[in-house]
Amino acid sequence: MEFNKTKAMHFPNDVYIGHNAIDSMRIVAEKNLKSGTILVITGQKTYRIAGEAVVNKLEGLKHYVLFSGNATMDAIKSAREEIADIKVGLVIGVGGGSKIDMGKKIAFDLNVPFISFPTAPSHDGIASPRASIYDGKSFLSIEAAMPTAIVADTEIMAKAPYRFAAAGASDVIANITAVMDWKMANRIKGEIFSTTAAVISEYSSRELIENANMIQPGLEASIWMITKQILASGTAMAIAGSSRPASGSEHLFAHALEILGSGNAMHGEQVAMGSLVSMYLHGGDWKMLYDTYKKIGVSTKAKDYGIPDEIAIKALSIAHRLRPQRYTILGETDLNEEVSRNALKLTGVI
Ligand SMILES: NC(=O)C1=CN([C@@H]2O[C@H](COP(=O)(O)OP(=O)(O)OC[C@H]3O[C@@H](n4cnc5c(N)ncnc54)[C@H](OP(=O)(O)O)[C@@H]3O)[C@@H](O)[C@H]2O)C=CC1
Ligand SMILES: O=C(CO)COP(=O)(O)O
Ligand SMILES: [Zn+2]
Repeated sequence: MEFNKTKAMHFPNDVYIGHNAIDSMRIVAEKNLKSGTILVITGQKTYRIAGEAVVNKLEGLKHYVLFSGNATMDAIKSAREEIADIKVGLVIGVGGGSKIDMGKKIAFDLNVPFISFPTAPSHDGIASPRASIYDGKSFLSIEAAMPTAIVADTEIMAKAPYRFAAAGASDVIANITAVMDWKMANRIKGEIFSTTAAVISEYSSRELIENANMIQPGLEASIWMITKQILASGTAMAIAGSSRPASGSEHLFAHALEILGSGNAMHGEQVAMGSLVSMYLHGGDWKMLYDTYKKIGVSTKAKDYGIPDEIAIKALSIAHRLRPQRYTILGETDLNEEVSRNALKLTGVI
């Protein structure tokens, strides 16, 4: 720990979570808008699911709705061009992880507050100060605005297909291998480590593992439980000032699958598969993780997502290349193909 340096940590001021949390939208927007226009970033589907209702709450306040796709550098560039003549005073991201990442990055660049309004508990970027942005080659974890407020309406989120909730739970459960990687990087590479961030991250994972039986379709209580741990995971990232506590080798595998453009797995599902292999490579209890994913109904079989075995093997072999500066159990050179195949076979991913 360096005591002669200032470290900045940013946390949300207001968190509204629960049934009808959307009713707090107006008051939160008014509190955070000092001047200018409210920029609402949403997607075509998520506008219908919640964006329109959020906009209705802003009646009388100047606002502009921007429709966006995946979170990429190109999408950020065109969004900035679209809003070039608008004096934005507040950004609200309404949607899944991609819309929230777009919103928090644009708010950061414009130096205005950001409100996170998730339509599903499908990822733990809901409350984090980092954005995962694709730059045409890789997925960068870049600095972004920590949401100044989070409005998580569990009634709206509970209407998302159950798959979204199971994926979000998996994204948090996988923190367990991310922390194992971080501890290893601290031991081997001397990487800066925060015990507080690691403990919170592990806690959020353990809570969901221990209560996996209660994560079921059709239960708003499950959405509550997952969202609470998503908030905890975001807090760990805020303390660390990076996604390190929640993104290790399991995420590198997920990002490699994205790069190879294979299959239809959601982010959290890709991460679940990755965490089994990471846990196996660490010599940990991967069977416990396997049973947990089974309980919550997440398949960890690549074939179920249309991912061919050979692509999964390649993804694992090259995953370390995605973030060379982030040392993990995958090491610094391509994983031998046979090692990759065995690890994926043994854990049932292929
Ligand atoms: N910054 C961080 O710390 C983190 C960032 N992420 C990022 O988040 C993204 C993954 O997020 P994820 O939410 O899985 O995927 P997306 O945001 O890509 O959304 C996937 C699809 O689901 C739709 N959708 C969203 N909500 C609902 C709903 N309630 N009902 C039906 N459909 C819905 C979206 O609609 P529409 O077309 O309207 O958007 C979109 O078509 C990745 O880009 C990942 O990198 C993940 C974890 C952490
Ligand atoms: O997905 C994340 C945490 O769940 C963070 O993503 P990165 O791997 O892009 O940092
Ligand atoms: Zn993730």
